Amino acid sequence: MKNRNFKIVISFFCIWLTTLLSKEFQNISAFILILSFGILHGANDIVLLNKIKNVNKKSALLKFLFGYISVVLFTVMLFYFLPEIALFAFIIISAFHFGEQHWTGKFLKKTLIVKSFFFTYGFFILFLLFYFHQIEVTDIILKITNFKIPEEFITIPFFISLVLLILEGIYFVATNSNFKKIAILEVFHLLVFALIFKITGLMWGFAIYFIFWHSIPSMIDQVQYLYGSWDWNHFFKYCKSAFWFWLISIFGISVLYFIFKDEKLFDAMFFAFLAAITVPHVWVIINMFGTKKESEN
Ligand SMILES: CC1=C(/C=C/C(C)=C/C=C/C(C)=C/C=O)C(C)(C)CCC1
Repeated sequence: MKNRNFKIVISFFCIWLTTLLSKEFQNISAFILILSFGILHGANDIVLLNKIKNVNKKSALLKFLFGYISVVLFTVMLFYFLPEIALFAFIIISAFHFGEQHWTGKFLKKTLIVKSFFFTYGFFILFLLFYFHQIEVTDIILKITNFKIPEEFITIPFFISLVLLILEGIYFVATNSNFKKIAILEVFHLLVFALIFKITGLMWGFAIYFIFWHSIPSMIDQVQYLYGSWDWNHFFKYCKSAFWFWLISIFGISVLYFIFKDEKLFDAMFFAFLAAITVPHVWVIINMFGTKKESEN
C-alpha cells in the first residue's frame, strides 16, 4: 500500500476508534504512541549527523554529541528560566518542522516562498489542533508559563495562518504544475485533520497527526537516507541503532512522571521534555534534507 493511502486508512481507523475509546483510554493510547514511534523517530539523530557530516573519527563524533547535549540542556534551561520565550520558539520551530516533513519531495527547490509555505502549513496544523481544544491548550500553557493566554492568542493566529495558507496555495496552484495536481488531495487531508482534531481529545488528536503523518513518514525518509532504501531489514537496523537513545529518553520521561504526577504538572513537563529533544532533531533533519540531492526530491 502506498504511504499516502496508509496514512488516510489509518486516520479513518483512528476516527472510528475514537468513537469507542473513553478520554482516559485515548490519553493512554496517545502516550504509548508518542513514547514509542514518536520518540523513536528522533532517536537516531547522532547516527544521521554522523552520516550528514561524513565523519568517522571518534573525536568528531564526541564533538557532535557534546553539541547535541548542550542544545538539549539549553532548551531545558530556557523552559525553566524563560518559559514564554521557550514555548514560543518551540511552536515556531515545530511548525516549520511539521511543514517541511509534509511537503518535502513535493517541491523541486526550497526557495524562500516554499520555506515560508512549509512554515505556514505546519503552523496552521498546530493551530487547527489548538483551535478545537482551546481550554486544554490554555491550561497546559498556563502550567508551563504561569500565564493565562486569552482566547485570541489561539483564534487570531489560526485565522491568519488559514488566510496565508489559502493565498500561498493559490500562488502555487498558479505557478507550479506538480502542486496543482495534488492540491485537491491536500485540501482533503486538511479536512481529515480538522475532523480528527474536532472529535478526538487533545492528546489523542495530536498523537494521530504526530505519529502517522509525521513520525512514521520521517522514519521512512531517514531509513532511506541512512541505508539507501526502505525495507524491513533496514528498519530493524534503524531501530537497533536508535535503541539506547530511545531508552535514555524513556528513562528521562519516567523520572519526570514520578516527580510530577501528583502535581498535575506532568502534561506540561512532558511537552517541555519533548521540546528539549525536538530542537536538535529539527536541526539534524533540516541538514538531512539539505544534503539530499535535488534529483531525489
Ligand atoms: C500539542 C500541544 C502543544 C504543542 C506541541 C508541539 C509544538 C509539539 C511538537 C513536537 C515535535 C515537533 C516533535 C518532533 O518531531 C503545546 C503548545 C505544548 C500545548 C499543549 C498541546
